[in-house]
Amino acid sequence: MTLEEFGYSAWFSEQIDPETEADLAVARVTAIHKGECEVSNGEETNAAKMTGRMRHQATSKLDYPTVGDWVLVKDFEDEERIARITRVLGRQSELKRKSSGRTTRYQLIAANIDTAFIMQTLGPGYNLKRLERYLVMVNESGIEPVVLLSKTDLLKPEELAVKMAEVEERMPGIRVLPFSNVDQAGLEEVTALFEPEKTYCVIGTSGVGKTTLLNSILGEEDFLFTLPVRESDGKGVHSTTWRELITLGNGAHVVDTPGMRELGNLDVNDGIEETFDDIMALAGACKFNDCSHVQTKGCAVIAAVERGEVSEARYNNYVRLMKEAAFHEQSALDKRDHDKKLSRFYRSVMVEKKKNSGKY
Ligand SMILES: Nc1nc2c(ncn2[C@@H]2O[C@H](COP(=O)(O)OP(=O)(O)OP(=O)(O)O)[C@@H](O)[C@H]2O)c(=O)[nH]1
Ligand SMILES: [Zn+2]
Repeated sequence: MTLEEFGYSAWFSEQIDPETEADLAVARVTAIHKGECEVSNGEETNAAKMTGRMRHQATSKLDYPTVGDWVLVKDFEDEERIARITRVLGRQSELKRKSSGRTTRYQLIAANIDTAFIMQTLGPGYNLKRLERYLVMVNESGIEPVVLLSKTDLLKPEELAVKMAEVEERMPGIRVLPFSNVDQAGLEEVTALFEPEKTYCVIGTSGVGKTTLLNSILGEEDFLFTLPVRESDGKGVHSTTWRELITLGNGAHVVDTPGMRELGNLDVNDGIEETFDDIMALAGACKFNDCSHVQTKGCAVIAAVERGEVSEARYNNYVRLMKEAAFHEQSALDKRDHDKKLSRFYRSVMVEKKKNSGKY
């Protein structure tokens, strides 16, 4: 795959200084593990680290390389040294999440995504407000949003028409496509939206059908791992590489990182805070900053329930939803932990192979 097929364009190459940077390799960040990056030029993949200089010059984590970034790399081909990233080229888009907490900080999820598919189920869990929040986030990122309404098979045609009209009215000018992974209605239209050389992400709450869609587009291929086989004899040297930037069979690229997945789950929390804004306002007066509002000690929320200012039913509802959200968050973290272990394992396999065979 050429750099262009990987999404590289004049927009990026024009940023390179021909005097001082011409000898550096251009590569794209395909994964990040514990601050170490995996970078690829479309043909070859290597581990890379930021130079100390770059780390010092960074004013925030937003300056660090992220998945999807185009970077300039020293010693990309040098087998003796770990490749070093000297600079992140200016981004066409940055997908960021506002981290919750008192002060607004941003967490960078991915860079240089062309189009974000925001997926929302039409079945149980359908939530227009949440869809709007995702849309705001994507718009703020400089990424083109497309709304995918999944699980149309759960609706009667007239119900679908009502929901489509509702969504289109709330989101004028945004492309909205209904589809089903089950009866495959609209699936061809959705698949056709993934164009070669472009980079995509799929955002949505857990369970809306993201994995099912990606797998059906990928067909037989295992979409988390790629297993290049040595061409000369067609066997051996399985350099197994952990990818968070996946290239589909048709040449389109998809960012699928733990951070991207978490966008769906953590969002459950934001929704709760919005729904229970009265309780959130009271929480500021709790004695402890990390008060979970289930123990009486210094809790302003419980005090308000006792005074009858917040109904007991509403309070119980809040606690129940918080517990569910905590459960979702925990399973997302567990999954990430699992992913990390796997990635460590595959990295060690890769390093072994590299030692044994020189090039792969
Ligand atoms: N009825 C119906 N069910 C679907 C459809 N697509 C997926 N499902 C089911 O919904 C469940 C969740 O699907 P996933 O693809 O794992 O959802 P996801 O968005 O990837 O969820 P996470 O991996 O948790 O982020 C599975 O049981 C699927 O079989 C659909 O079009 N219609
Ligand atoms: Zn409290």
